This record gives sequence, structure tokens and C-alpha cells, in this order.
Amino acid sequence: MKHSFLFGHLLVVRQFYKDWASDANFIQTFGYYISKHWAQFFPEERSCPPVVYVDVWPIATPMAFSLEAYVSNQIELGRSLPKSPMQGEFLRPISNGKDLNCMHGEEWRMWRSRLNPAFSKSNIRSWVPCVVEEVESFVAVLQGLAVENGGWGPVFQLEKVSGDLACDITGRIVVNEQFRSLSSRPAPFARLYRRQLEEMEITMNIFKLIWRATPLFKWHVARRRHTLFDELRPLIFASMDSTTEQPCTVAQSALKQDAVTTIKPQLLSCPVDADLIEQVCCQLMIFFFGGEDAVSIVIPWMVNRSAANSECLDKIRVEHDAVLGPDPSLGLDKIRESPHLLDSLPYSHAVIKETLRLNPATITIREGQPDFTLEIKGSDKRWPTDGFDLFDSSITIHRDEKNFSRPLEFLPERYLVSEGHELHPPKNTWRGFQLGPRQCIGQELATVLLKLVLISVVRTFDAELAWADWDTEQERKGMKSHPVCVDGDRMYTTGRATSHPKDGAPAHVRTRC
Ligand code: HEM
Repeated sequence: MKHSFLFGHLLVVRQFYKDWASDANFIQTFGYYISKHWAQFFPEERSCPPVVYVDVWPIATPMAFSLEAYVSNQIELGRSLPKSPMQGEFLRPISNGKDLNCMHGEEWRMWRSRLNPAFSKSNIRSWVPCVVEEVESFVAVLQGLAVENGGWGPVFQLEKVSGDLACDITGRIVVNEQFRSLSSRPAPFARLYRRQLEEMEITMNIFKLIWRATPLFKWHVARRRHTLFDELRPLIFASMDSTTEQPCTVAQSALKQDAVTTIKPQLLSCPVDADLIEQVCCQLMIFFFGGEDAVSIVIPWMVNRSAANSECLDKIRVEHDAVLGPDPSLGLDKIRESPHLLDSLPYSHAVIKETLRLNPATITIREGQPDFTLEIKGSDKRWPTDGFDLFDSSITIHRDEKNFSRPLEFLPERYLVSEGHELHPPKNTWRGFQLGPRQCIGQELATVLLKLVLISVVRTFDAELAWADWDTEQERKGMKSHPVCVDGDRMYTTGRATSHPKDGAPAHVRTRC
């Protein structure tokens, strides 16, 4: 790839923004962009290189994008590489970079084994009635947005409503508290948390980089983080006071091994305990972030993909009628009474997996090491990683014909056919929740949540993204809309670090007759 002595690969980065979209999410989509245009950037090659090295110094650490499953598997399934320091820096406003997602080595292992029980299938199952309660608030919001006469209701940003749902569900599991983000009076924690999210970005803007390096910025961010922890602390104590054995909150799981299940606020005059609670606060914050960050884009993609595929919607409805009975208004009640019915929805599960295949919500980043090199097919030399942040371009792997036949088609059936069928994906290629020891700890919760969304929405409402309504609304507010399409779709991934749907995924809903 053409390298400039002065600018490194920054000119290629500029080209990406020009060709894709000026507000496209670079780290999430650059690998896929290269895989589509490799012949232009690597004219001397006969196929797309499995790893693309990008020199973006001094804006960021040089990057290496893995575009092949067998390379990514060396990064995730082999040796446990540390997370990139960039992630710790990014998460500083909420967790000071001291959370499960940023840790590695022994420290990570210790916290992961403490926290795993709270996210186990059996524990998440026992939370289902509470999760259903939060999903009912989500349905109430949609009902308020669907007009009486059967027409489409007003346009709203689906990302925001989905993120609020994720935050409220996380609040239940983490400290058993109702945050009411979906109501007009959210709890103070929910409001503060949302404000703090605004401080988080990975930027290539030089002025912002300088401002973010100043002690004043760091002080401001730390002060707000402490305010957030001040809200969280009493909730942790209240959750510890709870006498019931099940379900177990994440806070209880985090503190159990320290035998401080009876910890009381007055004990906090002891600095060791205060330090421990501070560590737990940092850990709990990553669950609010991890859940909301992914769910707020996965729900819009799920709506976008299924709305474009009426056959898929019909199949979901048939499955829900068969398992939950013909009356859609009783679907959530059925699950509340019998959570195990969630295991009897294979097609709905496949829809979730297929959504995450075509549109993975997050990207894996690891720090390259001097003694960690990559084995590349057809090359007698191992490829270096030292000095690079390693990116697993899951979207490229998921859309590669070698791994998934008819890769650009939305085909949930591929997860339902048996091995040997043309559509059956090979082992270790689907990485919607990532593979290996660092795979998503919240995947059981996420799957329950997404199934409940399908149960409560698909038979009750029509839902779709509403770009024409959005443009009209913007014009009414005096703002000119500049429609941009990526791959022929107005919906694409933006965001200054993590993935966000374009314009917050404007959508509308109507009640089904
Ligand atoms: C559809 C929803 C979700 C998707 C697609 C998703 C995806 C992922 C992926 C791909 C990773 C691996 C990241 C890496 O390799 O660096 C991950 C890690 C993680 N996720 Fe999720 N996630 C989802 C929901 C959740 C939820 C609901 C929670 C918690 C409430 C959560 C908490 C975490 C945490 C803490 C990690 C880091 C785990 C570790 O490093 O040990 N996620 N997630």
C-alpha cells in the first residue's frame, strides 16, 4: 500500500473517508473497505493480503487489520495478548481503564472468574422476569410512538431507545436497581452516565488530542467519574444487603470471594474496603458500557435486516405462534412464567446470529508483541505484530465467501442446517461475540434480551428505518439533510470510536392489525 515519507498512510485513511462516508467509523470498517478495494491499494498482489498494516503515526499507534479467520484465530484463540492501551484510555471516563475489558494476565483471570457466575446461563435465567419487566417499558414506548389509526407513527431514534433498554436491564442484573431510562424521570445514575459517555471518543483530531492530554481535561473527567461512583456505591451496598440467594447480582458476584457479603457502609472508613469498592465500581461500569454500546446498534440492525426480508418476519411469527401461543399480547407473560421457552426459538436465535454476522457490533483490538508473530499461508516468513495494534476485522471475515456462502444474503437458515450443507458455516468463523477466552461475558444476557425484543415487537408492530421521515423532520428544524449511502444503504456504522448507527437509526413503528 502506497506509503508517504511524510504522511505514512494518512492519505489512504483520507481516501477511505472520501469513498465510504465522511462520518464512517474508521476502526470498525476500514478492514472491510480494503478487502473490497484491495486491487487498487495492492496492485502488485494477486489476492487481498490477509493482514493490512496501516501507518497512522503520530495520530495513533500503527494498526494491523486481520482480514482472514485463520489469522484472527491466532490472535484470539492462541496466546492471550494484552488489550490495546488505547482501550484503557478510551474507557477512562467511566472506569479509569481498570475494568475487565481492559485488564489482562492474572488480574483479568481473577476478575473474570469472579464475575462469570453472575453471567452464567442459570443465573441469567433467574433474572428473566425482571428483564421482561424492562422490555415491557420498551414496548410501552413503542406503543406511544405508534399512532391510533394504523398509520406509521412519528420518526424517533431507535438507537437511543435501545440503549436505554440495555442500560435499564444492566441496572437490574448489576445492582438490582430500576434506572427508568425509558421513562421521563430517569434515575440520577442513568442521567450522569449518559453525560459521561459524551466525554468518550477515539479521535484523530490533533487539537482534541492535545486538549485531552491536558491535566485540566483529566481532572474534569475524573471528577465526573467520582460523582458517578458516588451514585453507584449505595446501590452496591443495598444489593449486598439483599437476603435472597438467587438471582445473584454482578455486584454480589464481584464481592463474594472477599467474604464481605455483609459489608456495610460504615466499614468503609477502612481504606482497604474503600479501595475494593472502588475496584468493583470500575468493574460494574464496563457492564453498563458493554451492554448499551452493542445492544443500541444491534437492535437497529436487526430491525433493518428483518424489515427488508418479509419471509424472515413470517418465519419468526410462525415460530412465536407455535411456541408462545397465538395471542402476541401474552408472549412476554409466557416467558415470565416459563423462561426455558427461550430455548425453543431456534429461528429467532438464528436471526440474531445472522444480524451479528452481517453487522458485528464491536471490534477486537489487541496489542502486538515483540515475540508474537503471525503465520501466513504461502509465506515462509512470519509477519510481525510488535508496535502495532491488532484489529480483527470480523465484518470482513463474516462477509467472505470462503467462510459463509452467499455472504451478502441475510440467511438465518445457515445456522439451522446440518454440517455438510452448503450453507453450514465452518468452525471458528462466526465471531459475533468473539471466540476464545476473551469472548463476550454478557452473551447469554444479550441473547435473552434480543429474543425478548423479537417476541415483543415482531407480532405486535411493523417497524422499519424511516429515512424519508427523518429528512423531512430535519428540514422542518431548518437543517439540511445530506443523504449518504454506503453499500446502497442509508444505514451504516458511524461513531468516533465504538459503533453507532447513522443518525441514531431513525425509525417509525405502527401497530399490526
Ligand atoms: C448483542 C450484544 C453484544 C455483543 C454483540 C457483544 C460483543 C462482544 C464482543 C465481540 C466482545 C469481545 C471484545 C474483544 O475481543 O475485545 C465482548 C466483550 C465483552 N462484553 Fe459484550 N457484547 C454484547 C453484549 C454485552 C452485554 C449485555 C454485556 C454486559 C452486560 C457485555 C459485556 C462485555 C464485557 C465486559 C466484555 C469484555 C470481556 C473480557 O474481556 O473478559 N456485552 N462483547
